[in-house]
Amino acid sequence: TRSTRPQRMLKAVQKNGTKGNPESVISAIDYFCKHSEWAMNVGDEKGSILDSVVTEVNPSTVLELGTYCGYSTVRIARLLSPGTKLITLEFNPVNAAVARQIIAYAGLQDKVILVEGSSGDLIPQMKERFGIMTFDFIFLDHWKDRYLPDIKLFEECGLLRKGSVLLADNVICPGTPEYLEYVRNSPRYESKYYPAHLEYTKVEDGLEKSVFLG
Ligand SMILES: Nc1ncc2ncn(CCCCCNC(=O)c3cc(-c4ccc(F)cc4)cc(O)c3O)c2n1
Ligand SMILES: [Mg+2]
Repeated sequence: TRSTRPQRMLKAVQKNGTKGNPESVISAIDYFCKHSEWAMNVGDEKGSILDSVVTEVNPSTVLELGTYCGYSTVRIARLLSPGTKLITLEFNPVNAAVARQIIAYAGLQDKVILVEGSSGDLIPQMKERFGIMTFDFIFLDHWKDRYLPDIKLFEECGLLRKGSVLLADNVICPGTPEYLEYVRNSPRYESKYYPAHLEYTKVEDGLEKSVFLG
């Protein structure tokens, strides 16, 4: 059967990237998306904002919701301190298989734990399966109507601590209105909007950074 877009993206990484070089993997994916096929990676503009927030937080425990092809996984993992690992959740097994290969091509497989499944099922298992107490940094980039139920799940499961940082992609396009309303009006979060554009386009989009206040 015809290949999928993520599979074609992987071929482009293997052709144009340099094995073990995360920057070259990021560039190869951005080039593919700008010149061959648009894909829903966070992209270079929002990716730079992601980089700056990860660097500022310098997290010891990291969770990503929605791996897709592993582009933001590679962006985050390349910035983590030695010995720190990130957990990333992906629902779609075909995409997960591509992501594993892209992450490995970047040489970051030892810094990433990719778990197949849905956030609603896996978030309550984080403590028991991975010995996590709380997350320092969470990147939300999965089903947009899961952002709000999942942040409530983090609270219920005691996975946030005073200072935990949540960074959400696509709060304008496709949009996560209920999530935005919640984090911007809840006294338990301090939120800040980072304006940008939908990856590889001129369409307005942005990232919302929310700090849990305990
Ligand atoms: N619960 C759970 N747990 C785990 C999971 N793993 C995967 N999933 C399902 C995630 C499915 C992909 C999510 N991402 C997007 O839908 C997305 C879309 C656009 C976009 C598209 C078309 C346009 F015209 C404009 C913008 C742009 C973005 O940057 C996006 O991130 C999971 N779900
Ligand atoms: Mg996104």
